[in-house]
Amino acid sequence: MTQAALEIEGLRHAYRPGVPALDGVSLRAAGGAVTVLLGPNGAGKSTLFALATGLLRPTAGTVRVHGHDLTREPGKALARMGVVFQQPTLDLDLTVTQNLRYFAALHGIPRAEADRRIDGELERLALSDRRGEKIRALNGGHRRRVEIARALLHRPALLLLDEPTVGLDIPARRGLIAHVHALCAQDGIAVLWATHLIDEIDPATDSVVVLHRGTVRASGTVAAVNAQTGGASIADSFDRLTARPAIPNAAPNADGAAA
Ligand SMILES: Nc1ncnc2c1ncn2[C@@H]1O[C@H](COP(=O)(O)OP(=O)(O)OP(=O)(O)O)[C@@H](O)[C@H]1O
Repeated sequence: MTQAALEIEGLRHAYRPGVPALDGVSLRAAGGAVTVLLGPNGAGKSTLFALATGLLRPTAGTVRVHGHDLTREPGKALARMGVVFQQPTLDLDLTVTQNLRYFAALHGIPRAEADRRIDGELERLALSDRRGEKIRALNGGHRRRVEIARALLHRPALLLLDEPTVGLDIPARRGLIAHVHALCAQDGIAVLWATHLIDEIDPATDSVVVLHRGTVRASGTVAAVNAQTGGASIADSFDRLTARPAIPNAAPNADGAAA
C-alpha cells in the first residue's frame, strides 16, 4: 500500500481508566482528497485531533505524517501538518497580516518569503482586501478563512480541520467547503475534516470514516460505506452505523441533508 499523508493505526486513549474515548482507531488520509471524519457528538473526533497533533499522548497506537512517527519524530511530523482547531485561536486585536506574520515567524519563515506566501494565500481565499483589518472586525466565515490561510503558510502536506464550520451561516459554510476542496485539488494536500454534518460530504470525491463511540464503524468512498451498511444514502448509513432511529419522510435540513 502506498504511503498516505496521514496514517493512524490502532489509536487508543482513555481520559479515565477503563473508559476509552478512542478504542483502536485506524484510518488513512491521502493527498489530493478530503477525508471526512464523520461522527456524532462524543464520538471521539476532537480526541483523535488532540492525539494526531501531539496535544495528548495515546495509550496505544501510532500516528504517522508522511511516514514520520509523531512520537519518535515529532518535529518532522508536525512540520508537515497544518491544523485548524474547533476553538478559534487568532489574536483578535492583531490584524490579519500581523496574525499571519507571527505564525510564519514561529515556523522560521524569513519575512520576505512570509509576505509572498501571505499574499498568495489571502488572494486565493478571497481575503486580500481585509489584510489590514483587525480579526475582531471580521465575520466568522472570514476568521475561519484566515485560520486556514495561516495553517497553510508552512506548506503542509496534511491539513486537519476540526468542525471548521461551527457557528457559520449556510453561505459561509458552503464557501468554506468549496475553498477547501479547491485547495486539495490545487495543492494535492490531504485534508482530514471532522464533522457531524452529513451535508458537508461531497459524495463524488470525498472519503468517509464513520466514528462512533470511539471506534471506526465504516470507511471508504460514500458508495463503499453505503455498500457496507446496505444504506440508500450516506445519511441512511450514518443512522444505521450510529444507531440513530431514522425518521420516516423527514425533510432534509441544514444539519443532515441526504447525500
Ligand atoms: N478532557 C476530557 N476529560 C474527560 N473526558 C473527556 C474529555 N474530553 C472528551 N471526553 C470524553 O471523550 C469522549 C469523546 O469526546 P470528544 O470530544 O473527542 O468527541 P467529539 O466527537 O469531538 O464530540 P463533539 O462533536 O461533541 O465535539 C466523550 O465521551 C467525552 O465526554
